[in-house]
Amino acid sequence: MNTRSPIVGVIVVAAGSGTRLGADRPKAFVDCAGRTVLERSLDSVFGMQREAQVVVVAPADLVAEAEDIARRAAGAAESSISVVAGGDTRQQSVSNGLAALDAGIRIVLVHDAARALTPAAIFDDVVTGVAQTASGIVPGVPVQDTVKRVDDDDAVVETIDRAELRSIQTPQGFPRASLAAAYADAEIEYTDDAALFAAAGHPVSVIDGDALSFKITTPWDLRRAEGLLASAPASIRVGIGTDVHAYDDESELWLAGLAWPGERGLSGHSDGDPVCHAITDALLSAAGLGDIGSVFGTSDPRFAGAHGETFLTATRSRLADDGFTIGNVAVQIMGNSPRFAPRRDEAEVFLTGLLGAPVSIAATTTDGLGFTGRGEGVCAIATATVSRQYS
Ligand SMILES: Nc1ccn([C@@H]2O[C@H](COP(=O)(O)OP(=O)(O)OP(=O)(O)O)[C@@H](O)[C@H]2O)c(=O)n1
Ligand SMILES: C[C@](O)(CO)[C@H](O)COP(=O)(O)O
Repeated sequence: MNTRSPIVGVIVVAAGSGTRLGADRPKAFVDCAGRTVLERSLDSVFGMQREAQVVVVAPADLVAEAEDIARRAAGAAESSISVVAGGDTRQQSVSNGLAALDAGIRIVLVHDAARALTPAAIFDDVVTGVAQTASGIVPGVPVQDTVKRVDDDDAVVETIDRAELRSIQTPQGFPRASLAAAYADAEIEYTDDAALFAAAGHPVSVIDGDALSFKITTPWDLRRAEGLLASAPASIRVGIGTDVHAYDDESELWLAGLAWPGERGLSGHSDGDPVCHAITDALLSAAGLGDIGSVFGTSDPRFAGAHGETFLTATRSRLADDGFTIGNVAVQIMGNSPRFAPRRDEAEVFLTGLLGAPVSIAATTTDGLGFTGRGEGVCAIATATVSRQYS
């Protein structure tokens, strides 16, 4: 386990009202193809190669909702994320985010939640740029249209050489100490963090941005984002899970979600069903959502004696909350008893119904070898695929 604290902090500003979008709630909390704009932005942040402390800045009355979204997006990285209330301007919101960074943070990225489809690689590129140059680094893309300067009456004054122009995006990255000092000294409002940083006398360079990093500002932008998400290929992920339970003559046997009267039982805090537990682990692992212990606990009294069905139903809905669809599940059982083949179809139909996706189960003995061969218990290994449209 990596126990070092991160040196990169990412502030995701999501406290704006989204006036130009004109939705019935602040922009970051608006639905974008089944998930909020904020959650989609955080998916990119958590797609970074480097570990980072993440601070979300939300409208004061939506901090609790932002915390739920942040926890879902963070998954296993939950401890690295926090939410603070924003201010009346973007600059004030960034300032509130800066105040929440841990002492060890050396490089700060500031990102608009509104740039919900920004590829994760851009975050890493910006961090690398700051680390190598100790200056401000901002992603930008060439300006596509001819640009003209006009006077108060809209008469054209000049055509500007667009070759020297860039449309600037986020995340914008900076050495933490210089950015914090620049913020503390700022006396006027700037439209972006790089302008504030440059006004304090620091150099800023532009690196290649990405067309996907466009800012969702108007209803048309939201439709564009939803169209892109709908047409993107679904990404498929594979997960694996293993579980073992020891035989216990005092317990009833529950295996693959079925009761097996008259067969030797398996011990466990819940019903000791290694098939359902291995499937739960495989599904959570495929979705990057932890494992049965981290999600349900290993000794929670609510799950004492609980049947596998409880875990599988809750896991399916946890995955659905995160936009995942289950593709299929395959399980291998290893053990001397019970003889599984006579009830294979029954078990597969039951579990397929619970998960809404095909479940296939194979069973084998281990020819007298190992703990299963010695008749000490039953082992199940499961694999699962899940898919999610874009991230
Ligand atoms: N007081 C504010 C204003 C803006 N932002 C954030 O800054 C980013 C860029 O701002 P913009 O797109 O202009 O968002 P809004 O201010 O919400 O939009 P509008 O100007 O249309 O009201 C957004 O992610 C927005 O949530 C913020 O955190 N706090
Ligand atoms: C920071 C920014 O996204 C850079 O392009 C932009 O300046 C903020 O958006 P706004 O519409 O200017 O508030």
